[in-house]
Amino acid sequence: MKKGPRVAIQGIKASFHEEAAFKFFGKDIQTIECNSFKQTCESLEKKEADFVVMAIENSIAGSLLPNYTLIREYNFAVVGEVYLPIQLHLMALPGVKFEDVKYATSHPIALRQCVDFFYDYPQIQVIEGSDTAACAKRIKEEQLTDTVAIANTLAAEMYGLNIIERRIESNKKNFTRFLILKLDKTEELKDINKASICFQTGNHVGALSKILNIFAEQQCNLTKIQSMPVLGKRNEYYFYVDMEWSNMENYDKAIRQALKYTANFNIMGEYQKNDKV
Ligand SMILES: O=C(O)C(=O)Cc1ccccc1
Repeated sequence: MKKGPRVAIQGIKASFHEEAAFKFFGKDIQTIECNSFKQTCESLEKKEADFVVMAIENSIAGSLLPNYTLIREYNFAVVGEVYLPIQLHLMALPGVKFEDVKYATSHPIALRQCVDFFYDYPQIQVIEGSDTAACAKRIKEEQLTDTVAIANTLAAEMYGLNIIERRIESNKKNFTRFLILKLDKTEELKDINKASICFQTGNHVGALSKILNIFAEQQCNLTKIQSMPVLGKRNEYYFYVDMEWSNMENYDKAIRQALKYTANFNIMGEYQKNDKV
């Protein structure tokens, strides 16, 4: 049995979440397959997993908004990030030819990235599945000869499918950003130069710009800002901000100042920037 960390992912082995986990931790991990993002959080909460790897943004499909809420509500610590280029292949049971194909199944994010391909083949019906690898596995298990899956090479190998068309994604530079989550912020991480924070501001002129200026004045570079309505409160938002810096003192100062002008300020995690694609 494998020994490494137990990593919960939404999906099954050979999904993009597992590929992201391999990229961050190396191959020596125990993958914990979950049916939903919520289930990955439950698994971390119950200490059945040491980490969760969770997609947060895709360059084509955009932010995965419910995941921001999950991370905040479970109060998990963001301890790292990993970017994965998403390369998508069309795969089928050995012997199946492209002319035989009636259905194509995959995860909605993957399907959205292949719209140009399917535009050229309107006779193929597109069907959403829970994750790319699970779609590949179903073809194998149910011996479906009229169906293809859109997934990665790992899934083709693991579930014994042939790739009949390579790289069918519309945008070859498409990537997904995943966050690495832990139960709490106990350990001292090394070489910290990035943070994910969350706060609310008042609903008055200049409230948000006041905070953004504080970060600008302290040379903290914002790499992402995402707002989400506060449930049941009109005109109130959570702002999720990612930022990078080269001088830790600047960052500390910015945080101390921002605290004075925000409500429910929460540092979701401080970690090492990792934007290699
Ligand atoms: O379905 C998968 O394999 C996933 O891990 C979800 C996903 C799908 C496409 C891009 C990134 C993540």
